Amino acid sequence: MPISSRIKRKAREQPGALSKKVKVQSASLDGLPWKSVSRPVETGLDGDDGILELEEVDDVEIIYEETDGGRVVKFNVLEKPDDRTLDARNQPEDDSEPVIETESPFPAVTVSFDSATLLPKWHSFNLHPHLLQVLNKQSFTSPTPIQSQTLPSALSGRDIVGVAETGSGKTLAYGLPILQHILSQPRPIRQKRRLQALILAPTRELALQVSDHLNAFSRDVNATIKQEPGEADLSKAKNKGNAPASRTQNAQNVPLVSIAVIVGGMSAQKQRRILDRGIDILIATPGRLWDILEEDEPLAKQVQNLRFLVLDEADRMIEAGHFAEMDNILRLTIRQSRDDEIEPEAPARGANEGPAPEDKLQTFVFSATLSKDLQRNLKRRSRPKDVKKGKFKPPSTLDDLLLRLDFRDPEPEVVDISPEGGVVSTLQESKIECLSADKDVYLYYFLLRYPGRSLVFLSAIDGIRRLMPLMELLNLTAFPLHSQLEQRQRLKNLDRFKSTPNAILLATDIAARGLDIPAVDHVIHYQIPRSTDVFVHRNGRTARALRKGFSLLMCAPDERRIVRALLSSLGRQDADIPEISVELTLLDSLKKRIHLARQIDSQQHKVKKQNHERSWLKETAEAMEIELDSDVMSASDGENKPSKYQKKQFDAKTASLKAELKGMLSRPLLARGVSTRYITSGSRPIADDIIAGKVHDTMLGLKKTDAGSDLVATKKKRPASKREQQEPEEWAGFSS
Ligand SMILES: Nc1ncnc2c1ncn2[C@@H]1O[C@H](COP(=O)(O)OP(=O)(O)OP(=O)(O)O)[C@@H](O)[C@H]1O
Repeated sequence: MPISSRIKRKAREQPGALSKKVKVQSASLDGLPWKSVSRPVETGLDGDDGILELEEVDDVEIIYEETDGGRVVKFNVLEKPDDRTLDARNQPEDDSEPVIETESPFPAVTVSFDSATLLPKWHSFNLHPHLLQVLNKQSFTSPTPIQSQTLPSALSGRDIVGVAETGSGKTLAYGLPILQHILSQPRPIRQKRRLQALILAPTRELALQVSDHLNAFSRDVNATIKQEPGEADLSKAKNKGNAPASRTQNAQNVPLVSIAVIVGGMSAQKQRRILDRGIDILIATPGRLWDILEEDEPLAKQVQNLRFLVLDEADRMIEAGHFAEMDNILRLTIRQSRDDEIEPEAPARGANEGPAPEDKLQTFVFSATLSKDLQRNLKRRSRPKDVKKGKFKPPSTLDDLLLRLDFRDPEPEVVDISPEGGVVSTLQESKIECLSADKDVYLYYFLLRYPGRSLVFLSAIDGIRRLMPLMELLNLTAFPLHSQLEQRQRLKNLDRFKSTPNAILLATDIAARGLDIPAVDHVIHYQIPRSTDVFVHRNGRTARALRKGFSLLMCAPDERRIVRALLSSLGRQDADIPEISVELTLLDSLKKRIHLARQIDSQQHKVKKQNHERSWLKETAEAMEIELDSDVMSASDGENKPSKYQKKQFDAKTASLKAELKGMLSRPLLARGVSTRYITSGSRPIADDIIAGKVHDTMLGLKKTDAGSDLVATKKKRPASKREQQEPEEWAGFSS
C-alpha cells in the first residue's frame, strides 16, 4: 500500500471573513475541500522528499469538543453567501426554455473570484467566477486584442464576424461566451443535455485542437467544482430544502460543461455513443457531422435549436471541399420564416416535443483571412432573396456559403484587426532565391544553421516522401504530416513535433491553418503557397501569441512571378521581403552530403522495390489460390532477384556509402577562413567564440544567431520598362 504522502496544512481562516459566511456542513478531515498547491521552492518542499502532493484547505471552522472519551475535533466547511450580482447575461434565459428540469440548478454561483484585484484586465467582462479562476490558473492575465474587442458584444448576445491574425486567441474569443452561457444556465441533473453550441472547423486537427483548448477550460472548471463540495448542497438548500445525500453526490459528479468532438477518421460508432449521452458543445468537421445528422433526427433537431453556431476558419471549409455538407448543416440553422428564401431540408418539429425554444441563435464567424468585401456582404440583410432570384452573384464560393448564414442580429458586429498585408508584427520574413534543384541544399543549410522547431511546407505529398528519408540519413529529426497518413499517425507526428525541441515537420497545407503548435521557430515555404490565404495561414504557424517567429520563402526563378502576384495581392512588394544571407562556402560540403544521402536512399529503394514485387507476386497468387510455377518464380527471381553475390555487393556498397556519409556528418563544416588547427589565427579566429560559448555546433566560424539577424535588405527593383509592362503576367489567379 502506498504510504500517504499528502501533507495537509492546518485549516486557514481569513480574518474577518467568518462573520460573512454561513456554515454549510460538517465534514471529516478527508471530506474537506482540499486543493492542490504547488510546492514552493523556498520551503524546500520542491524536491521529491517522498512528498507527492501538498494540499491546503480554506474556509473551514475547527471546533474542539470535550467528550467523555476525550477531546474531539470537528470541521465545519464555510461558504460565502451568494452575493454575486448576476447581470442580464448570467440569468437563465427565460421561463420558456424547454426540457430543463431544474432539480438542481447546478451552477448556482457560490464561488466568488476577486477579479478586480487578481485579474483587473478581465474584470469589466463580468465573466463567471469559474472562468476567471481558470484564466487565472492558466496565467492568461489579460485578454488578447481580438478577445477584448469581441467579448463585450458576444457576451451581450450579438453576432460576430471576427478577423484577427493567426495565433491571436480567437478560440477563446468565441469559447468564453459559450462557456459563460452554459455555466450560467440551470443544469438538469437527470435529463440529457441539449446541444447548446456547434463549432465547425475545416480539418480534423483543428477540430481536435479547439476541443483540447476548450476542454482544458471545462476540465479546470469541473475540477474547481469538485473542490467545492458545499456548492451543490448550498444550491439545493436554497431551492428545495434538504436533498438526499445520494442526489447531492450525483450533482457533484455531473461535469459542468460537456464537450464532444466528432471528426472523420475516428470510430463513428463511438462518436455516436458520445452524442447519445447528451452534450453541451459539439466541435465537428462538416463531413462527418453531416453523415451523422442524416441518420440522427434528434441531433438534427438540436442543431435546429442551437444557441451558438461557430464557423472557425470559415474560408478553409471551401478549400477542404466541404461546401455541400456545410450548406446542408447551415440550412438546419436557418429560421423557418425564411423557408421561401432558401428551403431547409430540416425535419419539422413533432407534435409531442413541446414548444420550440425561443430562437436566440448567436452566430460567430472567425478567421485570420476574410476579405473586406466579404465582411461587407455578410452584413447585407436582403441577400438570400437576391441569391434566390439570381440577381445577386456572390463573388466567390466562400461568399456564397457565408451569405447563406442566417444572422439573427440585424447588424452583425464585424471586428477586423488583421494586420496590414497579413503580416503579424512579431514575424520576420525572409527569402532565398535559388534553383528548384538546389532547394534541398538550401533547406539543409537553413536547418543546420538555425536549429529550432521548423515547419516546412511542401505543395505535394510526393515531395514529403522524397525528403523524409534524406532527413533521416542526414541525422535530422523530421516527421511527416499529410492527408494520406492515418489520423492516429498524424496526431502522433504532431505530438512528437510539439514535444521535440529541434524537430522538423514536413507538411502539406493540411497543417497550414489553425494548428496551434507552441513555439514553432521557423516556417519554411519549400514551395510557394498557392494563394495569399494559404501564405498568411502558413506563416501564422509561427509568431503566435506575441512570440517571435521567422518565415523563409524558397523561391525558384519560375516561381518569381507567382511570388510577385501573391505579395501584390497583399498590397506588398517583392522587395519588402529581405533575403537571408547564406555562407556560400559551406554549400559544396552540404551538396556532397545530400548527394550521398540520395545515393543511399536510391540503393535502399531498389532493394525494397524488388522485395515488394516478389512478395506481391506471391501474395496475389496465394489470394487467387494459384500455385505458382517454380519457373515463374525463378524467372521473376532471375529478372529481379539479385544473386547472393550481387546482393552481397549491393549491401557492401550501401554500407560503404553509409560509412562515408557518417564520416562526413561527424566532421564539422568549416566556414571560409577558419582553421581548426590554429583557432586563434586565420581570417576568422574562433578562439573567442569558443570561450564565449558562441561557436556554432556544426558550422565552425559562424556564430550562433537567430535567423532574423542574418537578413540582407533586397534592392528595390527598377521600375518596369514599357515592354515589360505590356507583357501579360502569367499568374493572375489570387483572390485575397
Ligand atoms: N488571453 C490570453 N492570454 C494568453 N494566451 C492566450 C490567451 N488567449 C489565448 N491564448 C493562447 O494563445 C494561443 C493561440 O490561441 P488560438 O489558437 O485561439 O489562436 P487563433 O487566433 O485561433 O489562431 P489561428 O488563426 O491560427 O487558429 C493558444 O496557445 C492559447 O492558449
